Amino acid sequence: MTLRIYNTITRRKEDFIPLTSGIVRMYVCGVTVYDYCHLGHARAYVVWDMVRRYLETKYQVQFVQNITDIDDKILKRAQEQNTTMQAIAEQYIAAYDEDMARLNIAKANSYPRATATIPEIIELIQQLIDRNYAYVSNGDVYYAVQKFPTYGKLSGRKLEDMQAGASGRVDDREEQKRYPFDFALWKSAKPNEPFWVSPWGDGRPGWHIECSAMVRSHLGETIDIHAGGTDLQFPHHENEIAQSEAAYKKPLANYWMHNGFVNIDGEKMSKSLNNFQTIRDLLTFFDPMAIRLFVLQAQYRQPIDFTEEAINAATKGWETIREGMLFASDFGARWGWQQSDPPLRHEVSEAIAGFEEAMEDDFNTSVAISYVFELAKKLRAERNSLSHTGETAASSEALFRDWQALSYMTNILGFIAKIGDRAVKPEGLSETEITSLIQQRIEAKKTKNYQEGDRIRDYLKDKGITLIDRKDGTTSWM
Ligand SMILES: Nc1ncnc2c1ncn2[C@@H]1O[C@H](COP(=O)(O)OP(=O)(O)OP(=O)(O)O)[C@@H](O)[C@H]1O
Ligand SMILES: [Zn+2]
Repeated sequence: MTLRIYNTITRRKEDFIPLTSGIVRMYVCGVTVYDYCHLGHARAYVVWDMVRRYLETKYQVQFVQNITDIDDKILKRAQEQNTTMQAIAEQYIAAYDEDMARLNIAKANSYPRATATIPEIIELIQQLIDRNYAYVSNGDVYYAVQKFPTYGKLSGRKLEDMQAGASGRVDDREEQKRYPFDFALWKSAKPNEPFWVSPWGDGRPGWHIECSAMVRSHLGETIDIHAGGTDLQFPHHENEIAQSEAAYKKPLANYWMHNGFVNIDGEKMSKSLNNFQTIRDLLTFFDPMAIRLFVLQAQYRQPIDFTEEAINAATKGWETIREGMLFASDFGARWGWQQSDPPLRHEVSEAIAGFEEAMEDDFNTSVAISYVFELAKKLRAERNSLSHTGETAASSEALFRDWQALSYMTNILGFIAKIGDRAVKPEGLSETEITSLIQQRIEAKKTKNYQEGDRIRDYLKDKGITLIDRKDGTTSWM
């Protein structure tokens, strides 16, 4: 079997052949750290984690994911909260690490930060100026997109068409540019903003250049896989290609992969639309592995609609998988199973063959998970039969093989089952939990996230708790 990957740049599935035999160099665009991550971010990073885990069954994977810790949005948040850009970045990097650990997302080999890559960024910009792809304008530096003949090759956009559709588009640096679609590589410092010294004056890097510089310094001039959300195809990845390929005269990446969105009411879940559910809020209500299953039930390029019913269904599904995964710890001792055995591929069973075939087809987890369910349900039936009759239908050897096959697959999908998790189902909520949920609802309403506010209210109602919003803005409960 050969792994086939849908490559955005060629718009078709292709056999995956790494540049260096046995090694995969993979770069994923990371978050801009100015707020908590939402379910859309969870999807992106769960998906790339799954891709990496599957690749690791065949290759050594070098996985790099950047952190954008300098950006207009971070500066704005720092000003609003009367603190520094660095303090905001540190706060949300810590929150990111915490959220992703709960979702069992493995750590990248490195997380380069934009602010720690300034010398490499300056060097790359200088190279682009020297080669006549970039120009200095009043302390800023811009990339001249018309100089790069294949600009638009990733997203399929043509400059002529973009121009026709872009009348009236202006930003505060527009006059500095020679051409409207030129983009900033370096931005001159405004008063009270953090800055770095450069040959073009004090300033800071634009967003796109950081990834070009980091890919090169951490993985090389051409890498195997470059990944991110669909919204990054244009302009972010298009601009990365223009920068890196103009400087190094080599393809930036051989395979471009993009994950579909989590939508809510047909729109992308995003901070700017205020329709988001933060990961940490969701985790007050749902098991992290149910969120993981919710994400992986869809093939990674397809959109997913967020609804509470869908997450509830994933919660039920996860319970089935978890019980299957815990079969060995519950019953294995009676047959002398060594649970400490690593989840091996063991012998190729029909289930594993089906699972792998689906994964080789552009990581079709939607189909792959059906094999996980098949085994989990089989083990559940045996569990029932054990508790009713003390006997199983299959032999202990056959059950062990099924359990190992299930472990092999769930390991690739990044599921973990802990015995203790079953106990996390309190019948009632404690007063502290209620107060904390009320506080979360107040915060949600403050940011006009009424949907989230209503959800918390409904959740409490389900638990028999009614909220009373008082005129003075406080909320009591009964
Ligand atoms: N709703 C979503 N569904 C899937 N992926 C998403 C979604 N929102 C953001 N992403 C992805 O998460 C990654 C990190 O994005 P980034 O930090 O730039 O978020 P953002 O675009 O600022 O978030 P927002 O869209 O909420 O403002 C990107 O690869 C982006 O494509
Ligand atoms: Zn990037």
